[in-house]
Amino acid sequence: MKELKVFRTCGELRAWRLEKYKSRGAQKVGFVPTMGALHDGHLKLILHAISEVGPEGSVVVSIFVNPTQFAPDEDFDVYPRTLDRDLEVLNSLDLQNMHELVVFAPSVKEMYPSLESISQVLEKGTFVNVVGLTEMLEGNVRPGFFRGVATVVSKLLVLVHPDIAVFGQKDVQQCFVVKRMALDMLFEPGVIKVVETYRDPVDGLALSSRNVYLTKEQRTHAPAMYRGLLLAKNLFLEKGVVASAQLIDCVLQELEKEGKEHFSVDYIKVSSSSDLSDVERIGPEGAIMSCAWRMGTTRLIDNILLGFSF
Ligand SMILES: Nc1ncnc2c1ncn2[C@@H]1O[C@H](COP(=O)(O)OP(=O)(O)OP(=O)(O)O)[C@@H](O)[C@H]1O
Ligand SMILES: CC(C)(CO)[C@@H](O)C(=O)[O-]
Ligand code: BAL
Repeated sequence: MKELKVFRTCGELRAWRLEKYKSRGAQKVGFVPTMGALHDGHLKLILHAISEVGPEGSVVVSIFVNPTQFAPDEDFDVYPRTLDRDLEVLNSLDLQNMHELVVFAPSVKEMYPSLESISQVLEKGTFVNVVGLTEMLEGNVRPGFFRGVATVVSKLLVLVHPDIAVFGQKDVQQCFVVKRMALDMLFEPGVIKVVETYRDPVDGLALSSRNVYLTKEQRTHAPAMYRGLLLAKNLFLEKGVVASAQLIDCVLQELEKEGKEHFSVDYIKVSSSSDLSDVERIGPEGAIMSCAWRMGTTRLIDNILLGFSF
C-alpha cells in the first residue's frame, strides 16, 4: 500500500507541485476539493479523478471547512470535522493503480493569511465574486455563500494547478459558478469536471455530510424529495411536459403524500441551463430542476437535469 502524503501548509503543497513540474512534466494532477467528513459521494469524485489522471498521475484531495462560505447564523462551528477518520478512509483506498494521493488540510490562517476576509463584521479583504449566477437559488438563501466558494476554489486552483478539478452535481449551482469563475479567471480551459450525484442505493437520497444531522425519522422521510424529482423528470421525458409549474406541482404532490409537515421547502425551481434564471417552459437547451429544504435544523439540497448535461 502506498502512503498518503499529508500537507498542512501552502508552502509544502507549492514545493510538491514545483517538483512535479521539474521531474516529469507529463504526469497529470487531479484535484478534488472537499470540506471533509468524507462519504461515498466524495469517494466517487476521487475515483473519477484517479481514473482521469491515469496510473502515472497524482490526485490532491483538499479538506478545508471554508469560513467565508458560511453566514454567521450557519453551521461553521459545528460542521463535522473528522480528519483522522477521513485519512483512514483515504488510506484504505486501493492506490495501486495510481502514482500518489495527496491530502491538503490547511488551517484557516494558511488559506487566509491576512485573516481580513474571514471577519463577519469587517467588509474587507480579497474575494472572487461571480456576479450573475450567484444571486438566485442557493445564493438567495445563503448570501455571500458563492463569494466564499469562488474565493477559496480559486486559491486552491492556484496552489494545486491541476489538469482537472472534480465537483459533484449535487451542488449544481456551485458547478455553474465554479465553471464560470474558472473561465473568467483564465484557468485552464476544461479544467472543471462535474460528476453525477451519488445516492443511497436503496432509497436514492443524495449522500451529503449534513445527512448525519438527520434524526432517524427525518432520514426515512427525506428521500421523498428525490422521488418527486424523478416523477417530474419522467413527466418531462415520457409525457413531454415542459411547463415548470406542472413539474414543480408534481414534486409538491409527492411531498404531500409523504406528509408535507416533514419538509420546510426553501425553493423548488426550474432554471435556465445558461444563466440559472427561472424559466416558465423548458426549451430545447434543457433546464435544471433544483430544490432545497429543511428537516428540523438540517438543510438539504438536490437536483435533476432535464434535457441538459454538463
Ligand atoms: N452525493 C454526492 N455525489 C457526488 N458528489 C458529491 C456528493 N456529495 C457531495 N459531493 C461533492 O463533493 C464535493 C465536496 O463537498 P462537501 O465536502 O461540501 O460535501 P457535502 O456532502 O456536499 O457536504 P454538505 O452536506 O455540507 O454540503 C463537492 O463538489 C460536492 O458537490
Ligand atoms: C467546493 C468546496 C470544497 C469549497 O469550500 C465546498 O463548497 C464543497 O465542499 O462543496
Ligand atoms: N457542499 C457545499 C458546501 C456547503 O454547503 O457549505
